Amino acid sequence: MGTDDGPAEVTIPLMDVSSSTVLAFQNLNYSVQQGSKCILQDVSGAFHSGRLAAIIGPSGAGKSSLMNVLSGFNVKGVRGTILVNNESVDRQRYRQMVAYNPQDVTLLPTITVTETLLYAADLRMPSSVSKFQKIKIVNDIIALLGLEKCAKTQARLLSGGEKKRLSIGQELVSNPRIMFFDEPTSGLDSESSYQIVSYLKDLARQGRCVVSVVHQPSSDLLELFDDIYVVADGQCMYKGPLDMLPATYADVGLICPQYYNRADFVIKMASKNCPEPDKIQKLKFQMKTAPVQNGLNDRSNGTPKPNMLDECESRSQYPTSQWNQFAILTRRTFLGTVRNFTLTVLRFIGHILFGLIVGTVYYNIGDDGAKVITNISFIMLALLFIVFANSMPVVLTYPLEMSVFVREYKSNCYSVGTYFLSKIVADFPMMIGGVTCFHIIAYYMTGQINEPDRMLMFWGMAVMMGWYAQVYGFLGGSLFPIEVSPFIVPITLLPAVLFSGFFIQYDELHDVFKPLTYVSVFRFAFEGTSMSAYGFGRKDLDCSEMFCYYRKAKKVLEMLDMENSCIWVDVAGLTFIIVALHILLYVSLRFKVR
Ligand SMILES: Nc1ncnc2c1ncn2[C@@H]1O[C@H](COP(=O)(O)OP(=O)(O)OP(=O)(O)O)[C@@H](O)[C@H]1O
Repeated sequence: MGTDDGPAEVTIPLMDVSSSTVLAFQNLNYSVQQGSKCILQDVSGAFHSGRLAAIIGPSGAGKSSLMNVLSGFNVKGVRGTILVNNESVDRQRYRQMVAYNPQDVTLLPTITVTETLLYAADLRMPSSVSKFQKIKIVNDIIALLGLEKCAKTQARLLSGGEKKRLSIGQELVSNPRIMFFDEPTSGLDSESSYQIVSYLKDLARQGRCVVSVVHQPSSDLLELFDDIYVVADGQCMYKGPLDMLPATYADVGLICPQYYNRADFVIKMASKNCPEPDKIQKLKFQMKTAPVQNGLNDRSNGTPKPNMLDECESRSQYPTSQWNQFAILTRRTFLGTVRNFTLTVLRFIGHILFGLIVGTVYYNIGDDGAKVITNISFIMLALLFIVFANSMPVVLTYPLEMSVFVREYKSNCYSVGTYFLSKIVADFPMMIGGVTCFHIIAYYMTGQINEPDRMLMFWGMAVMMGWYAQVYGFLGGSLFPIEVSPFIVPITLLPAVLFSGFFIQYDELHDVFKPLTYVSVFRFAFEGTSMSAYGFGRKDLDCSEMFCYYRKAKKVLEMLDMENSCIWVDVAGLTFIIVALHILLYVSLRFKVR
């Protein structure tokens, strides 16, 4: 194995696929809604390495579903058999062999082409592969996919075709034996589509099994494929070499007119309004009863297995250790966060600006016994700001990243735990930075008591609220789609605000609502920050008027019903809620990748 500055001779995975692969599947059935809706019915077939295969069919025929099932990304509601070289494989090992490029691949927007591929190499290749080798492989992939000109461009600035090629490149890094692509040409012009499919053909020629869903391919594009698999209404309507397609259709009396695009003809025949339903049924029956080429022999004897892949999970799961996964993901997330305008610049400017505004409006009230009520409203406002300013940027950016997480997790790149930890850790410096800026500006401008321990307590409470907001935002972003999470997250925070003790005091609450104050994060934070300002035997406040009722801090605490409160209870309450949220976030991530 070479070192970083070792010899130039490296193994380029693109050239390294030598053994042949046959992916065979038989009697695959896929149903949803507790089995009430059948999407794939008894589909069988085989794909061979060295050949480029297309899955075609009308819209809603089940092409993407077939691809999801064959790639092992979807195993719920699936019955049937999948064998690789006539061997059954367990799910984990299968996912290591297979790369799946879904229709709309999400890329991390602020990461450049080269960085995206290097991170993919770090996550998908064993740690034994040196940095030098990884860089060489990434450069080879960039050259192969024609991405040299945009190698240093962030993914968000790439054209549609470049994004597609980059997403293909990510899959190439691990040198998979079997590759699936769902409509890699969608949204591209004919020239770019031709280019992409030509790349796929190169990948197949290098010894891989490459299968792609294509939507209405032109004649030129179709010619690039060696094999065709036609899906109609969840059933197979043709499988085999492209050249044999017209003859097979002609056998049942379906004649493709001369000069007619064969793909258009096939899709027309496969559509629900086909004028020759009897002939179509005959064709489907022929396909159903045809033996699977080079695949299953008599292993499945026609009875669908309850699970298409073996359940047992192999022990060596990930290409790299959990610590490495954590380090790589934290670096990548941190880089993405630093370059994200909303998560950094806007967040910092927001904290500084609002600190200045609050400081100006509530100028020098902190030590004035005549303005205690106003100061208490400042404390509540500060807490509200910290929570909303730290949860909303996360809510707005995180859902987009969820699909990256799901895809990479299913490609066996890392565990849920390492992803979860890296997410929290990578966003932490931004959150603490923002909260600290706001705290310093607002604390001094509002004239809060200048005692380091009280200032530290106030800051500690603010950081805990920032932490809470960050995890709450992640949770909202992971549970709900981007269309609803910006509404749900703030709305669900409001009950906690209501039971904070600021808007209505504990004694005034109906007995039914009193327990809710014990789970209100704002109650603990409000009590903690108020205690830091007025507790711990604070000396008398100044008084700017003739008489100040709240000159004695003890009276303020009595008014707030906090004379017997202990700040450690508030710290414990906040900690408990934050830990509970982390557990919920972890469970929601696990649920997401089921
Ligand atoms: N989870 C699901 N619940 C209910 N119906 C589903 C589900 N997944 C797929 N379907 C239905 O199954 C059928 C096949 O869907 P699929 O996405 O596989 O079609 P497709 O051939 O890829 O279509 P298109 O070319 O338009 O993308 C569609 O009618 C779709 O509505």
